[in-house]
Amino acid sequence: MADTVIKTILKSEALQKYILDTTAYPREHEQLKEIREATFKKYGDRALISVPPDQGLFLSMLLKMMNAKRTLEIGVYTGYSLLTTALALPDDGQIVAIDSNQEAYEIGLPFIQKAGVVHKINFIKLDAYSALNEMLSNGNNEMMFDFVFVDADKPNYIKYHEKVMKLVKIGGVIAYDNTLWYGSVAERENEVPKPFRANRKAIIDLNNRLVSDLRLEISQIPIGDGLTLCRRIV
Ligand SMILES: C[S@@+](CC[C@H](N)C(=O)[O-])C[C@H]1O[C@@H](n2cnc3c(N)ncnc32)[C@H](O)[C@@H]1O
Repeated sequence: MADTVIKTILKSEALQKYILDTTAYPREHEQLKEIREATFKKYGDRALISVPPDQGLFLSMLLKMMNAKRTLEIGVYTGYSLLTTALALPDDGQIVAIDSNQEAYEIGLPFIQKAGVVHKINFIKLDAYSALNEMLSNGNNEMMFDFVFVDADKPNYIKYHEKVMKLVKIGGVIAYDNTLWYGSVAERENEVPKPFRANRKAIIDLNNRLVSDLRLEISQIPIGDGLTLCRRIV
């Protein structure tokens, strides 16, 4: 693994480009493209932490197949996955979107407004763990969500897990993003650049935790940086 920014789990950049050029970019919603461009303009290479367009199309189709109406998103950034979700939900759909960084959300907000879906979003500027505790302190939120997308601070995914298990409906899906962590989960620790090691360890622990959680059906999808779908069965 080179000591540089690693952008994809696919080992061929040409294949990644092929997927984006042939299926993802041609079908990307205009305002999603605008969010992607505005994110690059503001954050440069940090834009690559957003969900990529091919994963966006996958999430959109999944939400529609599930007839999802209420979703929770932890980790909004400039709103690529949030706008993807908002476009996929019906007009009376509702999204609770949590991020401690409002500045990034405001970069994407004009495009979410332009797409005509801002009425579906309740943005909460708060640390995710506090926000989840607050939601659970009001018993009305239990089993409230059809779909939960977790894309925030990797070392805390395990902490979020029991909380979101209470918030998702039986039959609903929790999707954890970055569960292959640039492919580093399959490499020895000393082969991985130091800045990636803490999250690599956290993701390995999470993957072990999820596979042993018999309340869930799980599937590891090698898209984007790895996406684990967990369907609550009890
Ligand atoms: C990878 S980005 C999310 C990307 C986003 N899903 C997208 O498609 O553009 C991670 C986000 O999680 C947020 N975050 C990290 N730790 C957090 C925490 N403890 N509480 C709330 N938000 C957090 C960061 O501010 C950042 O915006």
